[in-house]
Amino acid sequence: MSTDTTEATERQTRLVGLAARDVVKTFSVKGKENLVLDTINLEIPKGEFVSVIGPSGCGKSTLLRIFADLIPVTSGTAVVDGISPQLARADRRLGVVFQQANLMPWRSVLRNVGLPLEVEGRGKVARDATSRELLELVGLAGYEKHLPRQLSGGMQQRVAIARALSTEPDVLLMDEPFGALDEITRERLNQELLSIWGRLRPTVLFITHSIPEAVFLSSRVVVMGARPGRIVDVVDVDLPYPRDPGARTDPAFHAAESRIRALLATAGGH
Ligand SMILES: Nc1ncnc2c1ncn2[C@@H]1O[C@H](COP(=O)(O)OP(=O)(O)OP(=O)(O)O)[C@@H](O)[C@H]1O
Repeated sequence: MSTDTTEATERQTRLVGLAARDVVKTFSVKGKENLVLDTINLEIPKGEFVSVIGPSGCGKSTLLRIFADLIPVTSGTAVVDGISPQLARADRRLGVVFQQANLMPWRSVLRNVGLPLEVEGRGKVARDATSRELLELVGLAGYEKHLPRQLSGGMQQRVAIARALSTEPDVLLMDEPFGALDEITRERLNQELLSIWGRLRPTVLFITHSIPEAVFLSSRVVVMGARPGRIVDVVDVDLPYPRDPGARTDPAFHAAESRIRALLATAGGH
């Protein structure tokens, strides 16, 4: 490979937010290899917001866990922010948010948000200042001293998002973060998440079971099928950012919704 080509390839890799190249994942269950992800190929440029939708058990969380460096691939390559998931995690370029906020019940909201910085060894003054800024960003200024149990489910998820943002990650992996919330709270948090993303522009991989949520948030929606888990298609959402609630009534919104619904019907239901 010539130096020019090598440099071009390296430049391209640096611009990759997330990529899966021929990723295969099998789990061994009772001595039998179970194929869960079958040759996943996906490329998400830096700063893009992409959702993944698909029937239960198609491997959405497995894919996210590979990117989060929680499990290894069986074969193929996963790329996070231009490097391996292991390096990205070690370099604190990754933030992860799950369906459950998983806050420490005995720690105040402020000290929950600051936990990753504490682990990093950052001093208390700097930690608290960053945590306060993040709480302001997620709309929780004034709740610093509260304990998690004194907050609603939606507020707890906001704390989890603030905590995930504390290390200024380039990549945010979100596994059904609003799945347990009511519709009104969910729509409000969708709007807030988009405004945070617009300000910080991390690459986001967002797993959801909700078609409108996927369409509202994303520039592209990856539709997966099951048994074995595979990508059926990737649907472009032809709506500009910033998006407001009016986007939900746009013909392009309905077009993307219908397309995803049709794909899910052929992918084995939803
Ligand atoms: N650690 C594991 N050991 C064995 N099998 C596993 C393991 N983790 C996941 N699986 C299997 O892999 C498949 C995909 O699971 P995964 O949780 O990724 O699906 P999902 O699409 O996220 O599902 P859901 O929408 O219900 O959350 C399932 O059949 C699951 O049982």
